[in-house]
Amino acid sequence: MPSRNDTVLVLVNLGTPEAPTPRAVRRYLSEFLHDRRVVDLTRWLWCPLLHFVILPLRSPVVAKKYASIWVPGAEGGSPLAVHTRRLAAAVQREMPDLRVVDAMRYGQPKLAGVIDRLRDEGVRRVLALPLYPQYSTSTTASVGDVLKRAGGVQTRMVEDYHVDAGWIDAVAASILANRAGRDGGFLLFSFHGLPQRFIDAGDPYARQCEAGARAIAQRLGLADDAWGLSYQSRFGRERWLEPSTSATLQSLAARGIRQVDVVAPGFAVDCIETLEEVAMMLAEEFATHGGTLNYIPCLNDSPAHAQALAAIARRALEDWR
Ligand SMILES: C=CC1=C(C)c2cc3[nH]c(cc4nc(cc5[nH]c(cc1n2)c(C)c5CCC(=O)O)C(CCC(=O)O)=C4C)c(C)c3C=C
Ligand SMILES: [Fe+2]
Ligand SMILES: [Fe+2]
Repeated sequence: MPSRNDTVLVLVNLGTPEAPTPRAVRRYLSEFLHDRRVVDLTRWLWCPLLHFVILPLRSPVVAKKYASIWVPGAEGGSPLAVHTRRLAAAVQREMPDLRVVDAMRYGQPKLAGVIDRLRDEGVRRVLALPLYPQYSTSTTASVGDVLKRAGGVQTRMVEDYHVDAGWIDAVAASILANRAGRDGGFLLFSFHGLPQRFIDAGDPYARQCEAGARAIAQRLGLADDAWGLSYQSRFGRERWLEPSTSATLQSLAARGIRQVDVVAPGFAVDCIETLEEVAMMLAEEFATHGGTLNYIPCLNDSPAHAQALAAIARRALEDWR
């Protein structure tokens, strides 16, 4: 194992606004939605639409959503930032011989700046572990872009861990614990969506979501008709991966299925897309159809999650020797 100061493990998440205000949300969305990995339209077409329509209209609406889930207190903030920080601390406890830090692709603490600081401190090697179990060009490859631009330091990245045995066990155990003592309802795996165009261009994301969900369902011994998979968080008008989580919940209600447990294993930690969209909005929507939606939280900073990620990082470091 390399020395503690020689190599650093960086857990990288997407990023999130600094405050639940229209101004801060606008700054965050602007950086995020200018990434060519996320929106690949030509600039002269996309920039006017983004600056004059999407950012002014979306920022105040989304700021209210962030306000509804904001974690209060001195150590508080956006759930994605709070949980990512705590998760890095939990992984650090599992790996006392290695320094572990957190970083964000957009916003703060910005990955590019974190790498600059580490290099200035004399760190030679950075192992990035993007907190995306499934690989997508829109997320993982964008982290890779930042690593490729980093000078004066060697970098490596864990590409995905969608069927990693330790991670599958951790997700399955958290589902079991959440359903303990009650009849588990239908189990719906809800993943963040992606434009179908990305999949057509070869993005392995949907294939990895399907393989991971199947592996977790098998680990739980679920019959094929006791679980399903859907995609949430659609953005824009083009065709996204289907079926949508909202439409799936409606069709479950129409089939008389009233109790649904929703788990979102594409999200390492809870964030606006799980807490506001699933646990609040989709749960309300499902209730209007007479159903009860039980949201199963992400692994967040649980010991099982930290142990699974530490094992993944250890293996990547072994390969790097
Ligand atoms: C988990 C994997 C993710 C993929 C794949 C992904 C693709 C993707 N997302 C957008 C647009 C938005 N996503 C937003 C929030 C958001 N997205 C992810 C993860 C993935 N995105 C996370 C973890 C979050 C939560 C951030 C937080 O602060 O909690 C948002 C911002 C919220 C909003 O305005 O609704 C947008 C916009 C696109 C276009 C895309 C693929 C091309
Ligand atoms: Fe622009
Ligand atoms: Fe997203």
